[in-house]
Amino acid sequence: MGDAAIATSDLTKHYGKVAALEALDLEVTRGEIFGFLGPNGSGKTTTIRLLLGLIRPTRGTATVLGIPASDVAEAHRHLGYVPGEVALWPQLTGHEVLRLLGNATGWVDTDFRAELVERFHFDPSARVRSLSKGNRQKLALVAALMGRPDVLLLDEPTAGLDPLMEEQFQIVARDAAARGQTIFLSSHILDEVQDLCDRVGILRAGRLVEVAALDELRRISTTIVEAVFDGAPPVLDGVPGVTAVGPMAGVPGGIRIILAGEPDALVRRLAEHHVVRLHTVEPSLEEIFLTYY
Ligand SMILES: Nc1ncnc2c1ncn2[C@@H]1O[C@H](COP(=O)(O)OP(=O)(O)OP(=O)(O)O)[C@@H](O)[C@H]1O
Repeated sequence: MGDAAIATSDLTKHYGKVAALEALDLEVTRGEIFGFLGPNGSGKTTTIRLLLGLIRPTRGTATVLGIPASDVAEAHRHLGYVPGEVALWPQLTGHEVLRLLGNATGWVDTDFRAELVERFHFDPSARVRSLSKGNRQKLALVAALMGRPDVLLLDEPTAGLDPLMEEQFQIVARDAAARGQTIFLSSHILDEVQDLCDRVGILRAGRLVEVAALDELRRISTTIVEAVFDGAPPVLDGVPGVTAVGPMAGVPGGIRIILAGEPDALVRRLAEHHVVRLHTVEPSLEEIFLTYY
């Protein structure tokens, strides 16, 4: 059955004339945190729903731990899921929802469930209908995580969470991956993916345009280096990797350098002068992402 936690081959979903997903070939390794990035309408939710067996593909196949996604009863024994739109029984309390979903999936680590409720500052006594979007999201996260499933399919899981809760999510996600659980995380919040994922796939209009390790993405992209000198800045003509140099507005002796690839040659050159301040700005995934569009 191989090492793949998730594997798709030619996975395609058409809605009439709309190609929501076109010929997706993807493999996600066990224990990996995989970021699935794309703008609205690019096919992220469609992919997750195909993996869950909630919809049938027009063509192609999807497996979870080697189990066909269409074998829902078997595949879901290994799956946890946070939908993009959390819809739960409005009249039940958080407690009741967790108990119900726990019974449905079988095994629940109750200590871990309590820990999650605590971590996310979730009040399980409130009724679902009274919960804010963020609190419904927390409930869905606790429900998905509490059984420690082998594979977690999370559709924009931190939408509606404040930054502190997002941080808690990152801690929990890293823990899960360290235990060997696999996380498939769709997002258009690029920063979240940047901190968390090993690899990312970039989806555009239903097609996967790139799969890359984050390191790799950074390597092919540019870095901005700002340096301030005691005296006149050096001339950087011909330094390998330097693609542009300009003054830093309002900072005497300051220059802004656009660097592609390794900084080694530039650093050596700068070190021949008296550097009083040095600042590098890594491109955000958003900037990298935009270069694909
Ligand atoms: N049930 C459906 N019937 C018709 N078209 C659909 C259906 N579900 C999705 N689509 C279309 O398929 C495309 C992909 O939608 P999908 O929801 O997968 O995108 P997404 O990347 O998850 O977007 P978002 O970030 O907005 O959730 C869109 O053009 C959407 O309008």
